[in-house]
Amino acid sequence: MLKKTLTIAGSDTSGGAGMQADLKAFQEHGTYGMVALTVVVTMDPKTWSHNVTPLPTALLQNQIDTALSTGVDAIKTGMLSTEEIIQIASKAIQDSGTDKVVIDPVMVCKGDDEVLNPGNTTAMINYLLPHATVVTPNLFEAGQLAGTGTPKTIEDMQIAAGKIHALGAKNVVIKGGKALAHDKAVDLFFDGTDFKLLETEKVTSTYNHGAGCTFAASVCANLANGLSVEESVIEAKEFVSAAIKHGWALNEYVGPVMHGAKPRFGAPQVTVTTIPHYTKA
Ligand SMILES: Nc1ncnc2c1ncn2[C@@H]1O[C@H](COP(=O)(O)OP(=O)(O)O)[C@@H](O)[C@H]1O
Ligand SMILES: Cc1ncc(COP(=O)(O)O)c(C=O)c1O
Ligand SMILES: [Mg+2]
Repeated sequence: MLKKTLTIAGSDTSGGAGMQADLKAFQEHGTYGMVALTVVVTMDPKTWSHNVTPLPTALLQNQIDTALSTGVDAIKTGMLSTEEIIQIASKAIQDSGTDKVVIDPVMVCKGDDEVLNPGNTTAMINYLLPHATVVTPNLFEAGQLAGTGTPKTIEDMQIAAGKIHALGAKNVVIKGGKALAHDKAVDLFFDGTDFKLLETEKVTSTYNHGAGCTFAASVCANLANGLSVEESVIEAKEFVSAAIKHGWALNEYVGPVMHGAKPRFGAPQVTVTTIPHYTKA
């Protein structure tokens, strides 16, 4: 039987990120995807500035009730725009009974510096991190959750990962991605014991819209399919690297990743290296 994956996330009407990316990644990984929609993001056709409209929370709850009644194998969260929505997502995770939970703590959209709602960081820490099998912040989000400010080096990432793990997330992946000043695209994986660097070639393309969602949804689908956490994260890194490599211009404003690139064109090699614990006094 197909494994059932649920994303509690926003709609990116332009199709690259949000629940659209999640469903595409779920499908490519052979899972049966379901959605509980939190917000709808639309873009001004003339400027592409984003507008985020939350759905009524009663409607979100109805969607969650519908999906959970089918018995979901794994859950991912994406854009959750208010504290109330974060609390609803937290309860959904607990009600689901699954221990395969990927929290993508979306705070910003690429190219848009606006933090969705700064008060949400505290709510994510209190209500989501304790239930996370894996949490997948980008550099900015990791700095916000850890309270360290945005990491600039791998050592900074280790410190932030340690703090986020201490907040209750069982596994932490901090995505260095394009933002980290490094010649490779480096992510740091921390399972509470070992720090591992996951590296791929860095793609120079700017067509990376939806990379984070695609990565987290792939981890979720892999967990649902029975892979270990580490296997899930490594495959997701392969999957998203291929998707970025084949990113393309949707219009003059946005370049989404090609979600299904890996099965069609193959994926860049991921190198995994265990690194020593950081021992700054
Ligand atoms: N230019 C790039 N080349 C290769 N991999 C990248 C590049 N940019 C991001 N990635 C990878 O894509 C994934 C998503 O990271 P990132 O784009 O930082 O997340 P977000 O979309 O949440 O900001 C990570 O595995 C990251 O390392
Ligand atoms: C609904 C929604 N979720 C999540 C994101 C974050 O996308 P990314 O995968 O690029 O981090 C966006 C960005 O536009 C979005 O619109
Ligand atoms: Mg993201």
